[in-house]
Amino acid sequence: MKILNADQIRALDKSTIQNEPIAPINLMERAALAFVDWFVDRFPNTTSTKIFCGLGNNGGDGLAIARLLLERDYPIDVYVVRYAPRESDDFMHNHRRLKLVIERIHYVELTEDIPAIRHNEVVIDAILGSGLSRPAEGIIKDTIGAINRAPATVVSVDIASGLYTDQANSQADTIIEPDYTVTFQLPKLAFVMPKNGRYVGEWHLVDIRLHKRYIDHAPTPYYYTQPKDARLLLHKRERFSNKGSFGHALLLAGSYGKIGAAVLSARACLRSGVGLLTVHAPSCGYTTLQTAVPEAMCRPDSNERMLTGQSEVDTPPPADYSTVGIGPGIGKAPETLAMLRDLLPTLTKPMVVDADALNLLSENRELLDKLPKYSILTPHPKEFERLTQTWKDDYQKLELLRNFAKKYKVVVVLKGAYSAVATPDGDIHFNSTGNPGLSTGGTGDVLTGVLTALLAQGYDPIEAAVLGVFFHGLAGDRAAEQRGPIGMTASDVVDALRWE
Ligand SMILES: NC(=O)C1=CN([C@@H]2O[C@H](COP(=O)(O)OP(=O)(O)OC[C@H]3O[C@@H](n4cnc5c(N)ncnc54)[C@H](O)[C@@H]3O)[C@@H](O)[C@H]2O)[C@@H](O)CC1
Ligand SMILES: Nc1ncnc2c1ncn2[C@@H]1O[C@H](COP(=O)(O)OP(=O)(O)O)[C@@H](O)[C@H]1O
Ligand SMILES: [K+]
Repeated sequence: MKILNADQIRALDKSTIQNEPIAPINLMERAALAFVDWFVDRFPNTTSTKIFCGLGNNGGDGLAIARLLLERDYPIDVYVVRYAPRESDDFMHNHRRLKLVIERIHYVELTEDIPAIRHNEVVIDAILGSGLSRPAEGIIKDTIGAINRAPATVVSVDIASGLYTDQANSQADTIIEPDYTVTFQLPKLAFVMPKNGRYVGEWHLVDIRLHKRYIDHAPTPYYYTQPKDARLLLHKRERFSNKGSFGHALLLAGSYGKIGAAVLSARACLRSGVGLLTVHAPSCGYTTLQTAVPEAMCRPDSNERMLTGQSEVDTPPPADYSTVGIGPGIGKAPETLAMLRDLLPTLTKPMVVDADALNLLSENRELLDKLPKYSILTPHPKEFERLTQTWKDDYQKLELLRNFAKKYKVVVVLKGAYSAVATPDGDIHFNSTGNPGLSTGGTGDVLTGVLTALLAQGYDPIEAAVLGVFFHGLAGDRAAEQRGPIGMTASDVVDALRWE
C-alpha cells in the first residue's frame, strides 16, 4: 500500500471529485460516514461526546460526523473553534445542515469559551487536518492544550490537529495527543515516525473509495507493507523440490559469551525454509550448537573465543554458499575485523550483515564499498547512526537512510516499530507488523537468520527484506499473543515463525 504526501492527498481528493464524479460535499459525507461506522463500533454507548471543529474541511468532517452521530442518538456537543474569519465551502454547507438538527452550536473564540472536559467523555478532534500549513497558535493552541490536559478519550479525525502529514514538527508545537486516529484511505508518513508516537495513538484506516487509478499512478517512494502485499511475495514450494532447491546458507556468528546469538539466528534460519545451514562459530560454541540446533552443520573456528575465519575442518569457501549471513554476537576483535576484510572481496552474491559486523563497517568505512551489491544490512537506530551521522529529526533520518542505500547499492532495514526497508532505488517500505514485546535481546539475531534463509532460497533481496521483516514482526505478534509482550523472548519469536 502506498503512502502519499499532503499535496498528493489533496490531488487525490480532487481526482476523485472529477473522475468518479462526486460532489465535494458528498465525498465529505462519505468520509464522515466511514468515521462514524468506526466510531459506533468502537464506542457503542458513550454518555457524552464533545466534537471540536476547525473552519476547514477537517472541521466540515467534524460537523457532518456530529449530525450523523445525533441521528444515531449519541449525546453530542459541538464546539467550533473560530480562529479565522473565513470557513471552507463544505464547512459552511455542513454548518447549515447541522443547525437544522441541533439545539445549539458552541463557538470557541476566547479561552473562557473552552468547556471543561470530564474523564468519562469522548472528544472528537476535527480542528485541523492534512491542510495544516503552520503551527497551531492562539485559540487553537489553547484548545488543543485543554484537550490534552483533559482526562477524556480523544479520537482524531484524519490526523491529530497540529501534526504535519509529511514534515517534521518543531519541539515547541502544540499538537493533539489522541488515543486513536481514524484516517482516510491511506496511512500518513507522520504515523510511522518514532517521535510522533504520542501524536498518533492507535491508528485505523477507513476506506472512502478515493480514486484508485490516481493512487495506482501516483509516484511515491513510500510504501506500507500490509499482509496482502507480503503474502504476494511468498514463493510456493514445488512438489518435486528437495533440500538442494532451497539453498545452503553460511552463518558467521557468535563469540565467547555470545554463542546464544548464533543459536537464535541458526534456529530462525532453519524455521524460515533454508535447505541446508552451516554455522561457523568460535570452537567454544561447538557442543552448544550441535546440541541446540542439531539440524545445522557446525564449522568450529580454530580460535576458541572469537571468529577468525580459520578452521581445521575443511569446508568450501564462503563464496560457494548460496548466501552468507554475518554479525550476531561476533564482537569486534581485530582478528574478526581481519576476517571481514578478507571475506568481503571474495563474495559476489548478496549477503546479510548485522550487529557487530555493522559496527566493524562503521569503524572501517572503506569496507562499505566492498559489500556485494544488494546485500541486506540490518542496523537498529544506534548502529545506523554509527554508520552515518546523528540526525535532527525522523525525516532527516529517512533521507540519510535513503541516501545510504542508494550510495552503497544495498538494502537497509532500519529496525524499530514500523521497521523501514530502504532500497538502492530510493524506495522505503514501512513494516506493519511487530510490537514492543520485540524490544528484547536476541530478536535482531532472529531477523538475521530469517533474512539469510530467504536469500539462500533465491528471493530477490528487496523482496526478502520486505517479506522477512513482515513475517518476523508477525511472529512477534503471535508470540505476544501467546506469552504476552512482557514475557515473550526471542526464542518464542523463533517458535512462532509461520510462513503463511
Ligand atoms: N478535500 C476532500 O474532498 C476531503 C477532505 N477531507 C478532510 O479535509 C481535511 C483537509 O482539509 P483542508 O484542506 O480544508 O484543511 P484543514 O481542515 O486541515 O485546515 C483548514 C485550513 O486552515 C488553514 N490552516 C492551516 N494551518 C493552520 C493553523 N495552524 N492555524 C490556522 N489555520 C490553519 C489552512 O489554510 C487550511 O485551509 C482532511 O484532513 C480531511 O479531514 C475529507 O472530508 C475527505 C474528503
Ligand atoms: N516497539 C517495537 N515494535 C515493533 N518491533 C520492534 C519494537 N522494538 C524492537 N522491535 C524489533 O525487534 C528487533 C530488535 O532488534 P535488535 O535491536 O537488533 O535486537 P538484538 O540486538 O537484541 O537482537 C528488530 O527487528 C525491531 O524491529
Ligand atoms: K484533526
